[in-house]
Amino acid sequence: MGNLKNSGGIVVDATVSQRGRRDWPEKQTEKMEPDTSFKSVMALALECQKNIPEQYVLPPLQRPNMSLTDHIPTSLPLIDLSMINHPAHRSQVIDEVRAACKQLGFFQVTNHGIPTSVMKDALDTAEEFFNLPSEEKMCFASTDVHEPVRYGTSMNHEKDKVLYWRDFLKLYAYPISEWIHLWPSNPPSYRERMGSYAEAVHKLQNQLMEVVLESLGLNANYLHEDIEEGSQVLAVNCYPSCPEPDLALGMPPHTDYGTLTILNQSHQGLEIMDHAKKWHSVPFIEGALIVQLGDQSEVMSNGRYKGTPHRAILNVQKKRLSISSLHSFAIEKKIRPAPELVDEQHPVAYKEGSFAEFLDCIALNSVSDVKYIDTLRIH
Ligand SMILES: O=C(O)CCC(=O)C(=O)O
Ligand SMILES: [Fe+2]
Repeated sequence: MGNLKNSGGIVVDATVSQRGRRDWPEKQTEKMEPDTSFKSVMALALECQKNIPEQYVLPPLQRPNMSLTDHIPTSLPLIDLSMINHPAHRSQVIDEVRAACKQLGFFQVTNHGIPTSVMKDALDTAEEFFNLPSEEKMCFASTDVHEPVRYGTSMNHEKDKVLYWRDFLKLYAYPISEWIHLWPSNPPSYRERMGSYAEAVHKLQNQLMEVVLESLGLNANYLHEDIEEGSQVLAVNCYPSCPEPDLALGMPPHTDYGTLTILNQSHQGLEIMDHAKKWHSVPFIEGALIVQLGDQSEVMSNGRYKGTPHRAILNVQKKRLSISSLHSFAIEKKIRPAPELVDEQHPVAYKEGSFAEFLDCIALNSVSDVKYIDTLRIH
């Protein structure tokens, strides 16, 4: 995955954790001045009816239609979780999860216990927030990845050669009682709707992690407390319709840094990359949620599973909303391969390291395009 381009923002964005904040490196960026570099993509989309600004145009080889994409929909794993707690059928769910994790590190789930209405309400309230006038959203604007509530867009930093067609709101979400009062209070239903979704998805991640662990042959309670008390960050993404979707991306290829990500989307637009570096469009399935493994699962499994590379493509007609619930270990927790998964045939493939150490390292060396997983992999 070393060749995947990863914008500076993305590496750090996907990784913000509420735990151990005081240990974080010095702030590198200050609160954004509303009238300088910031322009939301929502505002831009209204102005640009035919063409996108130059800065959003990707070099030819990085454009979505130029890279090897499977335009014929492939059947991607869809797992029915209704039997997850059924003693006689749980092992079948575990087998399906194991197969999906080995193949792509990706699957969709149905009968996951989160009502479709809760999923939809969260997407609707997310959309209402992005539809607010600029001034309302700007109160949350910041380029500081330490902010527990942060509104942003692809920033016009000098180092960022290409910008991405996305506005976002990052929300620290666990434990919810600590953070929810900082979330937007407009639209008035925001906290209640997004909060219900966040809590439901947190429960689901606990259940899914147990299945993932069992699928690796580990005890379902392996690192139980660290997993339950880890971090949850919601990345609420808004991709306005784009007049030239073949030239730009909503989000560049990346892997999420945590253990797993659960994604709720309003329309199709996510693509995942397989081991042969071929892109697959993920179909939209009403009521289903998308599950993707992150870098920390790769390390914990000693490379048996890999973080899923993914990107977000754009649509000429439709605006797309997505909510990624990014789950990870606490920032200061040192991650290492499970000892049970290390033997002569499988020597330790990753160094021990916490995400806090990684952040310190990139701050110290002023680099932003290094990936967490690449700093841990033993080649
Ligand atoms: O919107 C999507 O489908 C992808 C979002 C994503 O990758 C992220 O928030 O990390
Ligand atoms: Fe992601």
